[in-house]
Amino acid sequence: MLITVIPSNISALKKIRSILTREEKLKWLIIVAFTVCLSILEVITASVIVLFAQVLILPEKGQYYLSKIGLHDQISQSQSILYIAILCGLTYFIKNFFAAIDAFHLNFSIQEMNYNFKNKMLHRYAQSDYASYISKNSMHGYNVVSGDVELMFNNAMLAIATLLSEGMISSFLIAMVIYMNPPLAIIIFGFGVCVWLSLSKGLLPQFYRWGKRTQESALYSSQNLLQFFHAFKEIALLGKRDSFVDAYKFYSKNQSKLRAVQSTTNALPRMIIEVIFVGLFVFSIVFLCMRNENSNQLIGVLGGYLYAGFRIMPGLNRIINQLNVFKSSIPSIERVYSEYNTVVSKESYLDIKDFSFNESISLNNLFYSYPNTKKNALININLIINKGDCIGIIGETGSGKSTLSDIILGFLKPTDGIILIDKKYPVTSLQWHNIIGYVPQSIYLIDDSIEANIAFGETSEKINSSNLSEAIKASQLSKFIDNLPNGIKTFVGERGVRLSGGERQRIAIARALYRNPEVLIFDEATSALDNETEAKLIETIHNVSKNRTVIMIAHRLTTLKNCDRVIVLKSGIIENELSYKELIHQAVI
Ligand SMILES: Nc1ncnc2c1ncn2[C@@H]1O[C@H](COP(=O)(O)OP(=O)(O)OP(=O)(O)O)[C@@H](O)[C@H]1O
Repeated sequence: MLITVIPSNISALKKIRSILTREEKLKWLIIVAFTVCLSILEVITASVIVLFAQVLILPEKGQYYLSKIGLHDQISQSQSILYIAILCGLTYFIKNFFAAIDAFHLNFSIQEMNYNFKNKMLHRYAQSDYASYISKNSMHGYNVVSGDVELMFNNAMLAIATLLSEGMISSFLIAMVIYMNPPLAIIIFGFGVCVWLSLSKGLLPQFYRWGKRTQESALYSSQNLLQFFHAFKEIALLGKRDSFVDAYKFYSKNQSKLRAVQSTTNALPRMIIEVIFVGLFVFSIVFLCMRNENSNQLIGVLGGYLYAGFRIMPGLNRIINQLNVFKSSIPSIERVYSEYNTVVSKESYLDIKDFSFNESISLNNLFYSYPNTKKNALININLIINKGDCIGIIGETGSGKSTLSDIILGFLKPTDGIILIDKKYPVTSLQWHNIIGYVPQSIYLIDDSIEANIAFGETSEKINSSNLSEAIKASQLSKFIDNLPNGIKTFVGERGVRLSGGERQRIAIARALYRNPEVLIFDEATSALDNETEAKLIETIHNVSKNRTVIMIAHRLTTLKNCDRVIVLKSGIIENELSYKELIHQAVI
């Protein structure tokens, strides 16, 4: 049975195999070994039960079997029944004891593999380059880690283990039935195979399609839900609540309908098998009676059939169910496989032990175009930023300012040209990141305290309190924090909803300063501040900028008043490079 279906799933199995490490494969082999042992025990138990049924009908058979181990002369017929009953109970106990150990081992191992793989996958995302990160919807990665990996281990891998064990047990029981009465068994199983083939050809491919559609609906419904909660204000203001709710309704209804269909269809094979089994049992009695078989032999064969049937029936049901489960998990296996192989194949960031920044950041003949776009976002950039310089970058919207800062940060790799630190170190090194303090255009605040948001990513025990208070002072947050009842421990709400735009930006600046970085990059970091606060902050930035290299991207000219030089970008090209005074003069003219 298994053989007719597994070839179509071989490629999914190969994919799982190719993304598991040696240790994971070994763990999996141990699971398989446990499963095989349990199946052998099941087979032994089944044989003992059939033997017991025969001995109950013909006790002399019991004496015959016991004589094989030299006990015939000393025991009566009733004793032989007793011994075989004890043997039967003992085998059942051992089998179920081992089954309990196997259940523990199987579930713990699968969960451990699941947990390790999720971490491995997240590690890959963490190492992936920024360009591939911005090319995908964040829900995609979220669904792979939290949904697909879960399905691959909890559904698909458990299904394989169950299929192996049930396949072995059912094969043995079928062989036993064949041995007991070959012609009858051949008719019964010939019929069974026909039913099976029609199920596997019709139902299983359908399960794959349902799995794929459920996966898509799950992605769209969670994406929609997240967007709804994140953009609640805009949605409410634009009066688009209903359209978001309707879109969610559509996808979640689809998802629920598919799940309902899958669960119902999962229950169908059991009903079909039960009907077939009872029909075949009646047919067997008719068949054996018509052949005028001896009544004792008839009872013996039917007893064996009944046991085999009652064991095979749920077994077959489990096989079909698990095949359905496996089929519907294939889209998840395919996505995990493709993400695992495409997200990253090597560490994106270099570990340069002797790294130091002493001279300059140099950009030579540098071009950049975003993946899948024809237009260059940066064109032939030639720029040298000396250590200790304060450089301003100004330009109209879309001129390439953020792209340039992402290139300097080492997040985007130039499509042509080169960027080096001290003419030798690449910007894709971990050590370069360690000396940068970056304030992005839009900051992401975690739903935690102000302290946790400033010392971002650091556990409370590891927070450096003097760096923290310096950063708070420098970013003009002291007065604001002192007026809060819980001070620095005040929670900011999801993405900082309990703060004003200016307070959020000052937290972003404090976060950048907390690490006491050698290089500071501000990407329109003061755009949400009022003129007075900005002026104060600019002075503070100027003070903290001493002995630091500063790159300041701004829309407002005044933001750049302390810069040594200002680069004017236009449509990705450096149009001009002048001092702040020259820039003001030009603006006035
Ligand atoms: N992820 C992306 N994929 C494709 N094109 C992009 C992407 N990000 C930016 N661009 C394009 O690259 C160009 C430069 O964008 P960039 O964000 O660097 O401009 P900017 O000067 O920082 O603009 P702003 O002042 O509005 O922030 C723009 O034409 C923009 O549309």
